[in-house]
Amino acid sequence: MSDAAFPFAVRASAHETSSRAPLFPLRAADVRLTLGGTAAIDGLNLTLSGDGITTVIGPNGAGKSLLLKMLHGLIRPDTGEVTWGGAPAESVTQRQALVFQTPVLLRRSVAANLDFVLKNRGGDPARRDALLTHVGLAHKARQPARRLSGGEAQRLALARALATDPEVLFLDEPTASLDPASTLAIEEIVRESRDAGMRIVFVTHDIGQARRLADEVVFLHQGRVLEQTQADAFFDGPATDAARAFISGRIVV
Ligand SMILES: Nc1ncnc2c1ncn2[C@@H]1O[C@H](COP(=O)(O)OP(=O)(O)OP(=O)(O)O)[C@@H](O)[C@H]1O
Repeated sequence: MSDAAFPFAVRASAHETSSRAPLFPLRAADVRLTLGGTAAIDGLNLTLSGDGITTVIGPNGAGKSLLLKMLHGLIRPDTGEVTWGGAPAESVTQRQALVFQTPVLLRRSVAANLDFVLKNRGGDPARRDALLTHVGLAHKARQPARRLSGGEAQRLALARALATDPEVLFLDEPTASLDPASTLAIEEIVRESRDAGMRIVFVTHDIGQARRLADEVVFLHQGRVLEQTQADAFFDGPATDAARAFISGRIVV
């Protein structure tokens, strides 16, 4: 988005040598979640290490959003556990951020949306302008957030997440309703964040997007992880029929 230096300090948790507890490995162990009498997440196991962009892909209803919310600590599994470097997910929520498909914004100005987060998290208020420039919204700073377009609103939601200096950023189909230019703008910010050391977990059902972004792919199907592999290997030769069908655009149920 901008040529300005990355406007926040990523703490690079995976390799951190400070006294903060390590976040990785991030583990979901035999996690189950039943909703409306159906097992939405069904004995899921996943271990994430501390680098790069993982895209979580899979057909509608596979459990991608629920998995993300469980990793983030927003929902607790019925059984099994999610741990971050051995600690419960709820204990590290301040060190990670989640961006939803529909932007969550305050009914205030664009700038005030960031001021609020920076103030709450003890961030430097002077970073607001750098963040707005970073996401290409400096010229909209005084405008009410509710008048932003969908793509602009999502960039502001992303800036709000970045303002918390997350070590890990979860994104749940953040470009699902955006046009191609807005989608690519978001993807560029995500890549820049990864390059600055932030760990990214990105849910998408857009195979093209997964190809553009992923270092690693987690393929989810019917509430379970069917494949977890390096992106090139996954797209060159998926190991399961369900993943092959999904990549080729055939309907997977
Ligand atoms: N609050 C809920 N109550 C009942 N069932 C739910 C609830 N939330 C999710 N589910 C069900 O759990 C399953 C997984 O949902 P989830 O939203 O995680 O899927 P997803 O892989 O993100 O799908 P999509 O690509 O369509 O967004 C779906 O069958 C969904 O209907």
